[in-house]
Amino acid sequence: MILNKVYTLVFLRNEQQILLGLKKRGFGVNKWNGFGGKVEPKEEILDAAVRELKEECCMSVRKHNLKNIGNLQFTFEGEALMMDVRVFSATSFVGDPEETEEMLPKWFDYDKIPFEDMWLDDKLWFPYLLKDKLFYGRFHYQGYDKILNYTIQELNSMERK
Ligand SMILES: Nc1[nH]c(=O)nc2c1ncn2[C@H]1C[C@H](O)[C@@H](COP(=O)(O)OP(=O)(O)OP(=O)(O)O)O1
Repeated sequence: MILNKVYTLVFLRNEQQILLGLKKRGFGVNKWNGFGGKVEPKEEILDAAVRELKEECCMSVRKHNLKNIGNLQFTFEGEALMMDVRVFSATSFVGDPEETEEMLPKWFDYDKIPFEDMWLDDKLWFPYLLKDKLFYGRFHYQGYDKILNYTIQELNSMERK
């Protein structure tokens, strides 16, 4: 049986740039990524997204300004876990990004996204994000540095059937 765990992943954007954070510890350490983490038991996904963004880079966003733009599912060879990552984007937010014990935030121009220091899958689905397309991706990893197989598709809507 596969254990499904839900995570959030939030990207703040403006016309020229996207905010990424360098993970300072734990899962994905030393990689640039959006902000997010595990949804706690009984917590709503949007509440978790708001909470993690605040905890990790001190930025505030209102739930209704978070747009669910993608769903990524990760499995790992030999492990009975599926990471079910709900991806959000926001263009309305408040605050100045601050370094925390978990993340070092930095704005990146859209043509300078540091894919070589990000999860391998990111360069496969970022084109959808950057073109404001909705997407679903499934990636099966061996360890954390090799993708054995994947599928990715554009969606018309994020509604779950
Ligand atoms: N292959 C991958 N590509 C990607 O772009 N983001 C990924 C990814 N695998 C996981 N993520 C994201 C999902 C989530 O935002 C984050 C992982 O969350 P964490 O493990 O840091 O959760 P928590 O902050 O709840 O952890 P702790 O509080 O340290 O237990 O990384």
